[in-house]
Amino acid sequence: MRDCEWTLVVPLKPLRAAKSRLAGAVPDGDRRALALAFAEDTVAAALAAAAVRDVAVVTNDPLASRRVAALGARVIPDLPDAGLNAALAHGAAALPGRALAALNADLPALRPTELTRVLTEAAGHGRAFLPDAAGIGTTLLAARPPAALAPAFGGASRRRHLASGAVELSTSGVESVRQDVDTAADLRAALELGVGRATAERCGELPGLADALSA
Ligand SMILES: Nc1nc2c(ncn2[C@@H]2O[C@H](COP(=O)(O)OP(=O)(O)OP(=O)(O)O)[C@@H](O)[C@H]2O)c(=O)[nH]1
Ligand SMILES: C=C(OP(=O)(O)O)C(=O)O
Repeated sequence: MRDCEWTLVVPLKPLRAAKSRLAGAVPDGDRRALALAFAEDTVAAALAAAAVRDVAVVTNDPLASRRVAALGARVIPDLPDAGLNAALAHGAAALPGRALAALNADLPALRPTELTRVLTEAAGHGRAFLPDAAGIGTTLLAARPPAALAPAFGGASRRRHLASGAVELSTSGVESVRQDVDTAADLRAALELGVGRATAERCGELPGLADALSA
């Protein structure tokens, strides 16, 4: 397979409910704005990756739908309240016959070259995944036909994806694809790696953020 044929499926919760683990560090309105900025930076970097043909965002959030569509992503309306794995399965069902990679929307430091490296390695396997920076969860799960995506995200998904037979991809040199942001400490780590424009701008507009992150 050529290295430019992946379709990414990016799940995104309604912003009002997203990134709840940041609630202690930032007020609700800012948390929603940050969740949107993370998604915009994730989608923009994914669309810029040489290995990516297109990006589909599975979401019911109206503002996020407009913003990611403006970047060039396709939007697949989510099932109501079905949860993350059901959203991914729903997205995958709308994209039959393609090499698919589920990618979390909370990767604000994502670098296109690192994503391409991960997807190029994934092209050598039927089904493969990348563990998150903490080594507990998963940030990317890839499957090429005839393999189904069979997503098992949430919590300790690294163990579940491994047990399901997916191959664990190399973790070296692809930190930006692994650095999801759930907590204030994760956001600090992402800022150290270097975040995309939307997240950098948003963080710059939040006067209390630096204090919250150093607390
Ligand atoms: N479409 C859709 N996406 C989801 C759903 N639940 C989680 N996601 C997305 O899945 C990815 C990983 O989820 P989490 O890291 O748990 O993000 P989150 O749910 O916003 O964070 P917390 O509220 O702190 O649990 C993120 O891109 C979420 O937006 C869901 O029910 N539907
Ligand atoms: C979605 C996942 O986890 P978290 O909610 O910790 O980001 C995962 O890593 O599968």
